[in-house]
Amino acid sequence: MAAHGMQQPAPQPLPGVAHVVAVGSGKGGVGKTTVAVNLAVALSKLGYKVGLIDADIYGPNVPMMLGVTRQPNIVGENMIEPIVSHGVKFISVGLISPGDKPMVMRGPMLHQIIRQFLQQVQWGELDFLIVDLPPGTGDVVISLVQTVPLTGAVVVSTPSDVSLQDARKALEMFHQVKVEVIGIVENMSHFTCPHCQQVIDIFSSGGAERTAAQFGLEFLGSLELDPSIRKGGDSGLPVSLAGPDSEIAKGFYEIARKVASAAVEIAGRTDDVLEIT
Ligand SMILES: Nc1ncnc2c1ncn2[C@@H]1O[C@H](COP(=O)(O)OP(=O)(O)OP(=O)(O)O)[C@@H](O)[C@H]1O
Repeated sequence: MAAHGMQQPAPQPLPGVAHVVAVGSGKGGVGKTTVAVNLAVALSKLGYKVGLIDADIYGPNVPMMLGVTRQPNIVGENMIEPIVSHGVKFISVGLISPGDKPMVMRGPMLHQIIRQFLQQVQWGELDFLIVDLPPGTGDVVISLVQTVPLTGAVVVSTPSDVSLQDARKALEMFHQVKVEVIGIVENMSHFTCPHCQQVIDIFSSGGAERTAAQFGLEFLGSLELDPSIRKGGDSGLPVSLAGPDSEIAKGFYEIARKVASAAVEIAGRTDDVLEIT
């Protein structure tokens, strides 16, 4: 851009949207979308107004996990009406290009889609707009931070060393694009054998908490590997629907509460900075 003498416009807050929070991971398949969806539903159940952007354009699973796959309506000239499911407004490439064909895209088109999802969807008033990022480091995050200011990011990892190695790269990426990391979630932390009640650390355990401590970040909590979490995702009925008192969902509510209070704290700090300048 600079080489062409073009100035990138400064990121603009979305009118009516208080906090944009990204959910990322280094690796794929660690449960990033599961966390994003359950976090969104939990925040909604806690009384917040919540939106969710499925920015995982190569594997848009949010429609399946929220149980709605119909195409969104276009209103007025070119505004998209988000789909509402379980109290969460959402948008996904999966709604626009359904089926099993992958979207093949070049960088500029990807950037356009992210901008469109932010600016041309009728989000209305939101306390939280959660963005489910594609795994890895890269283009989508750059498009995101060029378009809107982010309150922060949540990083999801399993406790395995391989997943943690990639999670550290995600932390580095957020640092490079100056997005504050709200904290780290350990997913698939352990498995309780339904027959013998023995706890098995399939992907090891405690690694994400140690990584959080190493980087001076908040540990947002650990989630069990549990078939009902997978079933909830596959059936479009995320376990968070069971409410904060449910044993299976309480981890997600703990994460939701921590994210909500961190967002307020971060925004308070940023406002102070803005007043000084
Ligand atoms: N704690 C868990 N217990 C049981 N199953 C889980 C858990 N977390 C995620 N899963 C399941 O693992 C699979 C992968 O999860 P998910 O799609 O959320 O990962 P992801 O990190 O978003 O993947 P990608 O970004 O590569 O698409 C899904 O089938 C999901 O239901």
